[in-house]
Amino acid sequence: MCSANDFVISPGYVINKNNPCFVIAEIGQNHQGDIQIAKQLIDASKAAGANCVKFQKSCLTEKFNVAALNRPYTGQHSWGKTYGEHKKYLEFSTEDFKELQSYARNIGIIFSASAMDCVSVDVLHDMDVPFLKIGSGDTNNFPLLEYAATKNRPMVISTGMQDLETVRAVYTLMKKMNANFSLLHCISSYPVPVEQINLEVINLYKSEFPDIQIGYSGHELGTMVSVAAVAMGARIVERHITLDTSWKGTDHKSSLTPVEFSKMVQEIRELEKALGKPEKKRQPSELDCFMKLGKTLVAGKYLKQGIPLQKEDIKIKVADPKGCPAESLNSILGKVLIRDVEEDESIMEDNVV
Ligand SMILES: CC(=O)N[C@H](C=O)[C@@H](O)[C@H](O)[C@H](O)COP(=O)(O)O
Ligand SMILES: C=C(OP(=O)(O)O)C(=O)O
Repeated sequence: MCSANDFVISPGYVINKNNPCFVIAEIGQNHQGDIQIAKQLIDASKAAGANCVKFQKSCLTEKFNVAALNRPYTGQHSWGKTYGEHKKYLEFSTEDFKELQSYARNIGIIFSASAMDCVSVDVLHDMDVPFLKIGSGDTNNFPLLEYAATKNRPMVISTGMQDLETVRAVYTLMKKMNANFSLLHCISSYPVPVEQINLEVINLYKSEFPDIQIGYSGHELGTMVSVAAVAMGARIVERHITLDTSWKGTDHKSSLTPVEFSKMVQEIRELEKALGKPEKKRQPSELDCFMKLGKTLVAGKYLKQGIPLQKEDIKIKVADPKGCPAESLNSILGKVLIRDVEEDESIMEDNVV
């Protein structure tokens, strides 16, 4: 069933509070510039239970100015002497992207990418990706958001590095331009120190933006926080996936291995069952314990029939047979027994009138 707040991220995938959380395996640039590794990561994401694989698409001269491309980038995670060389090494061509898209289609997993400039929006739109991801670096890039919105595709927008005022402006813009979108809480550090995650932002977003679906794009170590994000109401979870957390590259360390990713998905699915519904009643599985240890009203002394019952007449014990439940104490006061009851004997419901 669809409701006004549903986010249709891909045909047949409706995100709302009743449906399973949508899990995105962010391959990003963890493929090391190697299409075979990218395919292995797609396989691993599918096997781990992700709903979707995601890459990053840039047109380098659109995304960076010349000085940024010429910036020396000599650290341990660099694939070139300058940032431009490094990024070029990691950037797949449109043909590569199409090959990966068809690979993902063949194994049955949704494929998409973040568009990091307007040229890349066009590339991904032409490839007919089911949704456009806007990474945190572009969340305050309003012309890009507006341009992406004109494509009328679902949009998933991360909010790392931004303040609430900017996120509110994004929400207002998107409501006007393309209301089928979701905002993800995100902190853009690799890995994020736990004390800076502020999962409470999910609650903040839920109250600020009550008519859209909220998600979480995590860069912390381990799976616990991302699973907890689901408990707080995140309906999309995105995590980086890697074949080896020790590989060269900025994101590997804060990525999940296929084993960890699979564990996270299982934990999310288990959690979803555990979250259940806001309904408080004795559960079928509690019956054994209730029969063994549930408390009953018993006679605190020999009680004669026909005399109004008082609090002092009654004790509460685990008793056989099981009689009036303990919580019925106040409701039987002033009523009478239709037969005498021995001290320590259970008070049975059909003996009280
Ligand atoms: C904000 C943003 O785009 N973040 C992305 C998504 O999380 C990252 O994957 C970056 O592309 C990555 O960390 C950049 O690393 P380097 O600078 O070594 O290529
Ligand atoms: C930067 C990206 O994501 P996030 O901001 O969610 O980490 C991205 O998807 O390219």
